[in-house]
Amino acid sequence: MSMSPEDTHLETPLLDRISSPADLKALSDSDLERLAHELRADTVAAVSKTGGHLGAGLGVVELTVALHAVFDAPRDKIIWDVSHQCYPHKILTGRRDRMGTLRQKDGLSGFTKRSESPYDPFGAAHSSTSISAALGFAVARDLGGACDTGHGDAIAVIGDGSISAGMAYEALNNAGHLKKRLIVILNDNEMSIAPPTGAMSSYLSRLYAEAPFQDLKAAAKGAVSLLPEPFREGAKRAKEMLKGMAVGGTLFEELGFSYLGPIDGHDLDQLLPVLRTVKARATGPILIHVITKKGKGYAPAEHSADRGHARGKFDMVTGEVKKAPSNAPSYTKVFAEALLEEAAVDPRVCAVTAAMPDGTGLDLFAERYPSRCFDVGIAEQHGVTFSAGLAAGGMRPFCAMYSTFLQRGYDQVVHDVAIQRLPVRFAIDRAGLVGADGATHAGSFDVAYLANLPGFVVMAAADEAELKHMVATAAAHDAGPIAFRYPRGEGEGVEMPERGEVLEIGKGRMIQQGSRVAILSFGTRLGEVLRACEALNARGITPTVADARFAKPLDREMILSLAADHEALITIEEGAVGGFGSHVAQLLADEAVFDDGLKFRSMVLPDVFIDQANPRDMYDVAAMNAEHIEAKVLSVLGVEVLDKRA
Ligand SMILES: Cc1ncc(C[n+]2csc(CCOP(=O)(O)OP(=O)(O)O)c2C)c(N)n1
Ligand SMILES: CC(=O)[C@@H](O)[C@H](O)COP(=O)(O)O
Ligand SMILES: [Mg+2]
Repeated sequence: MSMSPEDTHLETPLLDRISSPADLKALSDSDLERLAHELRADTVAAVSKTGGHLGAGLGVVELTVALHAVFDAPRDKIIWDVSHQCYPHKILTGRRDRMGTLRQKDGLSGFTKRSESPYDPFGAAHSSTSISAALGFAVARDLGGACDTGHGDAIAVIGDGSISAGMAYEALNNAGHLKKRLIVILNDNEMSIAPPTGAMSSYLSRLYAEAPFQDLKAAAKGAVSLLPEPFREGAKRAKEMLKGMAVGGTLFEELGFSYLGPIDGHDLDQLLPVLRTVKARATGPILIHVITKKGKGYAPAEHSADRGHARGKFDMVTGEVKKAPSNAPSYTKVFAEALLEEAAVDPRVCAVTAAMPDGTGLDLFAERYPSRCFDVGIAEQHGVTFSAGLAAGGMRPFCAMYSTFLQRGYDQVVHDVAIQRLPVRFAIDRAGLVGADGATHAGSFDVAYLANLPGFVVMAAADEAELKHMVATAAAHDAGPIAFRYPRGEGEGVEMPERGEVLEIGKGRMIQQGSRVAILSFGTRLGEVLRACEALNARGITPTVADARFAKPLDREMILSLAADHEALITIEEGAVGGFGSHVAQLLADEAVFDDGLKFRSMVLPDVFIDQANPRDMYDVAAMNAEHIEAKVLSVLGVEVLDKRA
């Protein structure tokens, strides 16, 4: 199906009757097929208005219908891996009327979220957690654990990209051993965000490559008719047929799972009987291998290189994204281009991404220097240690990851990189609050979790020119690990230097000289600080402003002189407590500066997970915009307080 202009005004008579999955039980199989058609159109319509993850949801429309028709959520726990594909599920589980609020302030989350609905038994947004969580539910069920929604089946739906992560194998390994009744659905669309890389992806393809799809479909249909008694004689044959014929024992079977498939995940004639049979007969762990197409049924998504992974608001008929014009390059692009410049003059510069080539800008690097660019798949832990190995082997690796995903590789950062003082360059994108993806994707913790590691250098760019300097600084730094962070979105529009300059390690820069109060900024809050200063100027207050550049090592000299020359010092950073401000406080305490009465304040993200909104609104919640900085200055100086939150 492609979306035609008529489809954009699609009537949804069946979907209009669905207020919960229980309503699906009354529908015939052919009605379910029509429902899937309506659900697909409804999903496209919803995302066109809000923006969000499109392609993955479109690929699981039939699977979502089939799961809710056959199983009994919320008693049965359907756990969507990553959960970027959960929009059709949200529509069928009583949230259709709120789809217009998706990913917005006070609206529906773009992911599954336990606090949002009893039909979301487990929250996700980082990948590869579903099998572990489902196994936990299965074991809790068998041990008699109490659960508000009762205990039924535990079903993990995991994509071929997400099953490339080590954690998924840890879970399969454990599940195969425990032998609990557990259902894993492998949604194989031969896509991650980019085309998948890696031997596992090739292996999955081989599971069905030998059987031409038409034959396979026919065979599966024939086999399904035999399925009512699958674990007796005749049904054993059906299972064999469903196994992809000539392939033989699969990896999953070796791990203790029964393997069913591959089946066509867009064909309800295959999905429904297979799921019904599994529900009726399964005893131990079962993996159902489902083949789908990312972006299915919506031509602009199906035909795009990322199969419509995520989109801003778009025109439903053309698929054209409505984009506001911008005056500055994105930080990601500045990083990517600066890295190309370093790679052009140094063949040791190489780059590592964990399944985010476009998101990190490394797609440019892969194009220009394919032999020096590595997409390791969703495998942050491996990506970090692989980078450590590259560094140990004499290369200059840039390990480019989003702050939130680097969390997954933390032990590797400590054990493989920091302890061995290996010069891995960490390019940390999406630092700070990111907006519509919400708390799961916020880059809140990296400064805290890196700056406490001996020998690490930790930088934050205040603007895009600074980012360029930091790329050059990182490239030149062979003494140990070094990280630089920068946010999602566009830069400040500052003038760009011709070449990145190598910064002196541990030296900040003065921005403006003032009196009474000094504001020491780390990262891109600097723009807000300067806006606050304009408002303060009107009140006759001129703060001193400095850009720290480094959270580690600190510019001790600059900080101690700011402390000595002002009655108050305020730090600000786009990170949680325990980061830059905490290190400054530690220095001031150690140097007995507080003994002399310095007033010190540290502006950090509050001790809560901030829900999705646009970044500005999120920083309002965090009380870290210009007006909050202004209020903080006034309060520390004992002038009238404008905002209670300061
Ligand atoms: C740990 C982690 N790393 C990276 C990502 C970014 N990410 C989100 S979806 C996705 C691709 C997932 O591919 P797959 O599981 O095959 O799902 P599909 O989109 O193909 O349905 C990636 C890399 C993530 N969410 N979590
Ligand atoms: C689901 C997921 O983890 C990614 O798709 C993420 O939403 C991408 O975010 P960016 O738009 O910041 O690349
Ligand atoms: Mg996939």
